Amino acid sequence: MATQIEELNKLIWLMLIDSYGLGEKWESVMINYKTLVRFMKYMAPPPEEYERGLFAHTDKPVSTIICDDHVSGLEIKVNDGQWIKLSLSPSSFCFVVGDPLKAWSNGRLKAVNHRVMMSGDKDRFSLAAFAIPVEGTIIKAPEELIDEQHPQLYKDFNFMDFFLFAFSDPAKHIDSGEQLQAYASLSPPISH
Ligand SMILES: O=C(O)CCC(=O)C(=O)O
Ligand SMILES: [Fe+2]
Repeated sequence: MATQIEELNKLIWLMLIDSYGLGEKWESVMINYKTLVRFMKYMAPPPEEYERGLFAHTDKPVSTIICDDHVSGLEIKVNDGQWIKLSLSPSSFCFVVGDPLKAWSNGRLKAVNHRVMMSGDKDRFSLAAFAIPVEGTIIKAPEELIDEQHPQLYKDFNFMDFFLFAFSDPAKHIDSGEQLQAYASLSPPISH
């Protein structure tokens, strides 16, 4: 299954790369990564309660593919600040853009804030496949994604340095969705 999820992830990345007109140079802009798979079990809450299963966050890996066992619970925060529950169909996979992919896209892709909230009487099982870049990977937006209209928003950074920052003590005081900004934002943005 891990191989199939890796294939799905690669396909989605290639579609993204292609959608930005970079299909011909996909090999040079593609991030080399390994897949880390994590299974999770969220216990059903006490009767009638609506309980947090996983705190709100944006993902720190480049991207994540999530599937669950049909007990919904995954929620995303939309632009007006409301939380929307995703009801994934039995055969669907959810692709989540992580902070590094947002930086790679020079802000075009949004790293959605998400959380897990539990209700009802069933435990929830989910599987998350995280794309973790190989050691030494520098996250940088392709030059084609930077111009006068789209100045460079983030400095180039080593993935692992950002990852360690996000789980460091100082970063605990920064809202998860603001950590990329705190770590890598260029102000003012640089147009090339
Ligand atoms: O279990 C889920 O549905 C979400 C998991 C998740 O967001 C994470 O592990 O980063
Ligand atoms: Fe997540």
